[in-house]
This record gives sequence, C-alpha cells and structure tokens, in this order.
Amino acid sequence: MVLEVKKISKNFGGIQALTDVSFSIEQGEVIGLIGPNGAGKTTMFNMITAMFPPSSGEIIFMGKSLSGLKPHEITKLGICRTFQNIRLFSDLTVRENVMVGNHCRLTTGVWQSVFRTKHQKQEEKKVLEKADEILEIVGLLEHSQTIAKNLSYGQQRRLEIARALASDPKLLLLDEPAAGMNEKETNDLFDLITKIKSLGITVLLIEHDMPLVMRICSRLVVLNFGEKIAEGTPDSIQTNKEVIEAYLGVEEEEEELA
Ligand SMILES: Nc1ncnc2c1ncn2[C@@H]1O[C@H](COP(=O)(O)OP(=O)(O)OP(=O)(O)O)[C@@H](O)[C@H]1O
Repeated sequence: MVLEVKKISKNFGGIQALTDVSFSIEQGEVIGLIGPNGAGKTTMFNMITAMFPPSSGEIIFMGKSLSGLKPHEITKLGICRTFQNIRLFSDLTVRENVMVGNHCRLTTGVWQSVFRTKHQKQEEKKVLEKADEILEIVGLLEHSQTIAKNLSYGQQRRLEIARALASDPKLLLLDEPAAGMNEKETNDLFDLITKIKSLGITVLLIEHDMPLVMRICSRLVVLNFGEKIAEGTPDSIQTNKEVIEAYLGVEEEEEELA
C-alpha cells in the first residue's frame, strides 16, 4: 500500500472541512478525488502534504506515519504535489524551474558550493541531465531555454508537473491539472498522466473534467461536504445515486442563482 488515509478530520475554526475520511491507494494506481466545490478535496491534499496538521486521524505513507512531519520532509519521503493555481518561477527558464524542483535531492553542502568542488560540479551536471530527461517526458525539452512566463497556458501546467517530477515522487498529487485547458491540451495531459503511471509513479488526481477522470482513473473517491460519500470504479460512481444527487444539487443551486 502506498498511502493509507485513516479517519482524517479537519476543522478550520468551526468549518468542518473533512470528517473521518478514509481511503487507501495501491502502488501504481491513478485515483481520482472528486466532489463538488468546497467538498474538501484540496484540504485533503493539504493534509497529505502537511501544509496543515489534521484535527484527528492519521496518514500512513509506505508504512510510515506522516504525523508531525514538515512539508519538506514529506517531499523527501516521496510525495509531491501541484497546485490549483500555477506557481512557477515565471522569470526563470523552463529548465531552471525543473532544476529547482530537484533541490530536495541535492547533497552538496554550502562549502562545496562556495569552492565549486568536484562533487558539486558532478552533482550540477546530474541535475541538468535529470531536468532534461523530465522535460523530454513532459514534451518541453525543445523549450528548455524559454522563460517560463512565455510558455502557453497548457505548457505552463505541464512545466508544473515536470517540476513536481523532479523531486522523484513515488506519489504525485495533481490538483485540477486540466483546469482552463482546451481539448487538445487535455488530451496531451491524458497522455502525460498515462506516461507518469507507466514510470511506476502512483497518482492522486483532483479534477473537475469528468470525461478525463473517467478515462484515466481506475478508482474514484468522492467527497461531499467533507465526508466520503462513495468509492469505486468510474462506472459504479457514474451510476451512484448519492453521487448524482451531490452533483445535481450543485447544478440546481447554480440554476437558481442564474
Ligand atoms: N485554510 C482554510 N481556512 C478556513 N477554511 C478553509 C481553509 N481551507 C479550506 N477551508 C474550507 O474548507 C472547506 C473545503 O474546502 P476545499 O478547498 O478543501 O474544497 P475543494 O473540494 O478543494 O473545493 P474546490 O473544488 O472548489 O477547490 C470549504 O468550506 C473551505 O472554505
């Protein structure tokens, strides 16, 4: 088992964002975490990556409890995420953005950097090669010298994933990677996630693009108002009454507001 989420609850000063949510992920799976707006999906990512501590419950990653760990320690263990909003170093090149993502794996100390030791030079070369390898995977190698802000929107989202891959994750958390993408970009994203899966990396995906979720995920976990209301294959979730009601409820409210 890669990840075991055990009865996680999170309370933000009276707002119950998550209540007793449990699920687990096996090595190599692509799992979808879905639910209407405000259901608690991003909060769950924040719990797994230790952005905030849970109010109760425990998360186990590859047999090790994450309780009390800091975000950088979680990254080092092999969990990395992307964010809903693009968070790139927009004035750095594409390659530099990926190299920054590799930072947590470096072993060069301050003095080795100052004196440009052989170890440091070797490590720098390795980081460069690794960055290019990842850029090749995400299809951005030809843009390695481009300044990040000059990439198209879809390319910037791919660069975010590249940066996350640079930390060598065993578990990759993607927060709405298809948001704002056109059909072609979404298809490319499908191919990229498939490639990531074939590298043996386990993926937990928050996504509102249901056709993409249904195509790429082997299993879905559905949240509504902070509670898990269903879990199962895409087919079983599509016909689940409680899930349909949770989503229809949102649509009806939106219609009323319109
Ligand atoms: N840092 C925080 N402080 C206070 N309340 C928060 C915080 N983070 C999330 N919440 C609240 O927790 C609830 C769940 O929010 P969350 O962002 O996890 O939902 P979501 O499912 O990711 O929604 P969306 O699909 O809109 O991104 C919401 O009511 C939100 O306002």
